[in-house]
Amino acid sequence: MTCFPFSFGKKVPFVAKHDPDIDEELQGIQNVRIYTYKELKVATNNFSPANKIGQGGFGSVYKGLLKDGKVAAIKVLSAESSQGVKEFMTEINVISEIEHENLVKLYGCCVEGSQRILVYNYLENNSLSQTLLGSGHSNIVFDWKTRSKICIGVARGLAYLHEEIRPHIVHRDIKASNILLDKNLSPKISDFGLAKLIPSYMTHVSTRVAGTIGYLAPEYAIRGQLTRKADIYSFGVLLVEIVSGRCHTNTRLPIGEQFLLETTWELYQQRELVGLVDVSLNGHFDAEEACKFLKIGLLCTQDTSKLRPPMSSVVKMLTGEMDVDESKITKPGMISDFMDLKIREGKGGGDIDSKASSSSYNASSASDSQGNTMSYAANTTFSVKYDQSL
Ligand SMILES: Nc1ncnc2c1ncn2[C@@H]1O[C@H](COP(=O)(O)OP(=O)(O)OP(=O)(O)O)[C@@H](O)[C@H]1O
Repeated sequence: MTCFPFSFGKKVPFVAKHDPDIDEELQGIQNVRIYTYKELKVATNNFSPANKIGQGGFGSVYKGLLKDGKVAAIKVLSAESSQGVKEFMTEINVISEIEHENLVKLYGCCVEGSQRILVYNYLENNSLSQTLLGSGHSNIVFDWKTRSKICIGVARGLAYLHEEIRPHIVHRDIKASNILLDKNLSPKISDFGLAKLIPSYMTHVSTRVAGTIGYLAPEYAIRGQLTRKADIYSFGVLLVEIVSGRCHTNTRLPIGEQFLLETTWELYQQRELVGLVDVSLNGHFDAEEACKFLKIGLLCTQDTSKLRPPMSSVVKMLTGEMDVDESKITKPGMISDFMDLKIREGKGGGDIDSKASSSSYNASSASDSQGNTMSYAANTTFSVKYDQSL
C-alpha cells in the first residue's frame, strides 16, 4: 500500500479550530491530507449550485478547484452521516492509503464541527449510470473495445480491494453510479470504504439499500449476509448491464422482460445470449467475447454464493487467461424469486419497496467459508446491519 506524500493541504496532526477534544481524538491519525472548510468554500465558490455535480445517498457532490490547481470532486456528507471525529478519521486513514488505477483517489478530507467532507480526484466523464445507462445526454461512444476495457478495469479494482489489501475491503455498493470514467474512459470505482463512515443507525435506513436492490445478492438483501461474494454478485449484474447497455430493472418493459438477469438466464438457456448485446453497437462487436462476458455475469450472480468465482479469477476469465467453466452455470439468484417487489413511480426508474415474502428468512447470523462473521437482517423490510469487521 502506498502512503501519499504531503504535497499540499495541511499536514496531520490536524488541529481543527483548536478544539482540544478534537486534537486528542486525532492523535495517531496519519497520512490524511486535511483541508479547511474555508479552503473548500473557496474551491467551490461557496458551494455554489452551479458547481453541484451530483447528489447521492451520502450527501451532495461539488466540483471544485483546489488552490494547488487540481480539480476535485468534493463530497459534503449529510449531517445525519456525521460521525465522531475519531471513527471518521480512522476510516479515512485506511481509505487514503489505497491507491490503484481503477479506484477513485481520495485526496483528503475536512472535519470541522459537524462538517465531514471528502475530497476526491475529479473524473471528467461522469458515471456509467449517467452515460452508458443514462437517458441520452452523453456524447460518449461506448464501442465494444471501450466496454471490454471498462469491465476488465472494474474487475481489477474490485480484485484489488478483495484480495490484495489486508484486511480486505468489501465495497458493499458496486453499481453503475459508483463507476466513474476518466478522460480516457478508464473506469474508477468510487465510494469504497464509505459504508463504514456511516453510523450504524443509518445502515437501517431502508431507502439507501432499496435504491440499489437490483445489484443486491439475495443472501445480502434477505439475510444481511455481507461478504465479498455479495460484491461479486453486484459486479455480475454490472457486467451484464455494460454488455447489454440496459439497466438491471426497466419497469417500462413488458412483465417478464423487466429484470435483466432473468432475461439473461432465459437467453442463455436458449443459446441466444448474443441477442442481449447492446443493439447500439450495430453488430460491431466480438460476439464470442461478448457472450463470454455475459456467461461470466451469470457465474458471478449464482444463487449459491460459493459458486461465484473470486474476483482474481473473474479478471482472468475476462482477459482470456482462464476458461469460463460452463458446467458451473446454473440459474442465477434473483431477488424477484424471493421478494414481493413493489416498484414506486419516482426519480430514475423508481425506488423499490421490498418485503421478504418467505417466513424462512427470519433473523439469523452465521459464518461464511472464510470464517467471516456475517451480520443479519430482520425478516420484513430491509434492515441490513453491517459487520464493522468485514
Ligand atoms: N470523483 C468524482 N468525479 C466526478 N464526478 C463525481 C465524482 N464523485 C461523484 N461524482 C458525481 O456525483 C454523483 C453522486 O455521487 P455519489 O457517489 O455521492 O452518489 P451516487 O453514487 O450517485 O449514489 P449513492 O450515494 O446512492 O451511492 C455521481 O453520480 C457523479 O456524477
